[in-house]
Amino acid sequence: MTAAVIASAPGKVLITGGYLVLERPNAGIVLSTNARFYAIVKPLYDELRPDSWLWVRIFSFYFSGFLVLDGSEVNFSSDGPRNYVQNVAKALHSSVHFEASIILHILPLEVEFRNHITCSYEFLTAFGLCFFSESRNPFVEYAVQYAIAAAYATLGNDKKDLLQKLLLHGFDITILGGNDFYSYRNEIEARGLPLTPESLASLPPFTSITFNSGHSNGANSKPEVAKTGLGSSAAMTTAVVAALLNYLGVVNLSSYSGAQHQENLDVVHIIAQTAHCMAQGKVGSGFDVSSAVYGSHRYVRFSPEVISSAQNAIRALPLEDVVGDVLKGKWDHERTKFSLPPLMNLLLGEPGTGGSSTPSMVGAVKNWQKSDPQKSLDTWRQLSVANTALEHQLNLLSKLAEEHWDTYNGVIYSCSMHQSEKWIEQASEAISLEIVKALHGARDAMLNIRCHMREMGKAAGIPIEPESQTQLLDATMSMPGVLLAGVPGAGGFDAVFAVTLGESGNNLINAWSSHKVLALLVREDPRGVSLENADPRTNQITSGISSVRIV
Ligand SMILES: Nc1ncnc2c1ncn2[C@@H]1O[C@H](COP(=O)(O)OP(=O)(O)OP(=O)(O)O)[C@@H](O)[C@H]1O
Ligand SMILES: C[C@@](O)(CCOP(=O)(O)O)CC(=O)O
Repeated sequence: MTAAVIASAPGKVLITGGYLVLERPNAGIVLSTNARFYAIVKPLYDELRPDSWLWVRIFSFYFSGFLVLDGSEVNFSSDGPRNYVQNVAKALHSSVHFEASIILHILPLEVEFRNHITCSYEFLTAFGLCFFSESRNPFVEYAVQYAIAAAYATLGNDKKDLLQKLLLHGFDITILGGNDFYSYRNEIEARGLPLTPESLASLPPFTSITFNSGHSNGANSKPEVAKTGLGSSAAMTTAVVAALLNYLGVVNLSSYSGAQHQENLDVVHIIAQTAHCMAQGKVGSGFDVSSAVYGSHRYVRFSPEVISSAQNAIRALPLEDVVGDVLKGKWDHERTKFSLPPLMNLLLGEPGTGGSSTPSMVGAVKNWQKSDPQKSLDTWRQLSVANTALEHQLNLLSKLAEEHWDTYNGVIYSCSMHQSEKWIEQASEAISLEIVKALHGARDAMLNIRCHMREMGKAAGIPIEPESQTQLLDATMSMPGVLLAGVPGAGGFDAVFAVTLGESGNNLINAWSSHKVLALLVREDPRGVSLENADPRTNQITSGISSVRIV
C-alpha cells in the first residue's frame, strides 16, 4: 500500500513592493512565515475499486464537498459522450447526499472523448453548478485537477499504469491550516482573555474559524472568514499541489538541495501558480504562491502570458495538453535569496479594524495610473527607489553580520534597548558606526516607502496607509529597538508588520496589547514548501482544519 505523503507550505508577508510588484521588472521582498498549511494525501482503499469512479469529498468550514469521476472503464466507442453523461448523472443521483460538485476534467478519457468534450463539459458544468454550487472550493478543485493533469502530461507510458492504479485506489486528502491564518480576536474577547499572543497560544488546536457574518453580501453568499492576510489560499493550493505531485510521482521533494530539487520546486510552482490564478479568476503578481513554494525571497513576477494557454484553454483540448503547454512555457519569474539579517525579528500586530479587499484596491490604483499617468509614474519611481534602498540596507546588514559578527551582535544588542535617536551613541568605532548607519538607512527607506504609499493611497482614493494605521506605525517605530514598521502587501486595515532588534519585540508586544493591538504568533521562517515526517496534529500544531476525502 502506498504511504501517506504530507506536504506543507508557508504563509507570507510582503514587506516591500506592494502594487509595484505587479509590473515587471519591479521587485518585492516577501518573507515567508512559520504559519503553514498542511496537506496529507493517502490512498482511500487498500484494494483497487472494482468500479472506475474516483470520488472526491471535502469537509470544511468553506465547503461541504465535491467529487471527481473517473470514467476510464466506460465504453465510449459508439455513443460516447451521451453514455458517459448518463453514467455521470446516474452516479450523481446515487450520491446526492455527498452535496458534491463535479471536477470537470476526466483525465483518463482520451481519444474518443476529445471530439466531444465541449458538449460534455458544458453539460457537466451546468449539472455540477445546478446541484452543488454552494459546496465549491475552486482552489482545491484546480489544485487537484492540475496536479493530476501534470501527472498525465509528464509521466512516461511506463508509469501511466501505476498512475491509473493510484487513481483507482482513491485519494484521501486532509488539509490543515494553521490558526495563524485566521483571526481569533473575537474568541479571545468573548472569553475575556487579554489580547496577547499567550491567549492565542492557549487556544486549542483546530479551533474553528470565525466568520465575518456582517460582511456577507446577500442571503445566498457564504460568510467570509476573518483572515490575518497571510495568503491562506496560496499556501493551501501549494500544499495540496505539492503533496499530490509527490504522491503521484511527478516530483520527489524528499531531497532538500541540488539542481534536481530546484527543478522539482519549479514544477510545484508552475502547477500551484496556474491553479491559483485559475481559481482566483485573476492574475496577480504571484508573490504569495512563489513564497509558499520557495520561502522568503526577492521576487520579480512571471510574465502573465505564460499561463495564457490555461486561461484560453480551448475546451476541445484535454487538460493534460493544456497543463503540458503551461509546463513548457517560458517561466521568467525571479527569486533571489533574501531573508532578514540575523537578530532581527518579524512581528505582526492585528489592529482589529477588519482587513481589506486586495482586488478592489488594485483596481483603484490601476484607474489612478490611467487617469494621471505622469504623477503616478513619479510616485512609482520614488517608491521603487525607496524599496531598493531598504533591500540594500538589509543586505548590507546581513553582510556586516557575516563579516563582523561580534561587533554586529554587540551593536544590535545595545540598539535593541534604545529608541532610534540614541542608536548613534552605541557606535564607538568604524564598523559599529557602519552598522548603525545601515540601521538608520533601513529605517529612513521605510519612512520613505510609507510616505509614498500614503501618497498613492490618497491619489487613488483608497486607504493604503489609513490614518489609524499611520498612528499605530508611528507609535511602533518610536519604541526602543524597533527598526521599522509598515502595512504589508496592498496595505489597508490588515495586520501591520514590524521588524525588531534582539529581544525588544517583547516590549512592543506589551505596548500593542495595551492599545488593543493583538500581536500574532507569526515569525519569519524562510522555509518554502516541504515534505513533513508526521501528521501535524500529532505535533500539537494549532490549526484550523478542513478535511478533503477523495473516495
Ligand atoms: N482551511 C481552509 N480550507 C479550505 N479553503 C480555505 C481554507 N482557508 C482558506 N481557504 C480558501 O482560501 C480563500 C481565501 O483566499 P483569499 O485569496 O481571498 O485570501 P488569502 O489567500 O488569505 O489572501 P490575503 O490574505 O493575501 O489577502 C477562501 O475563500 C477559501 O476558498
Ligand atoms: C497589491 C499587491 O501587489 C500585493 C497584495 O498583497 P496582499 O494580498 O495584501 O498581501 C497585489 C499583488 O502583488 O498581486
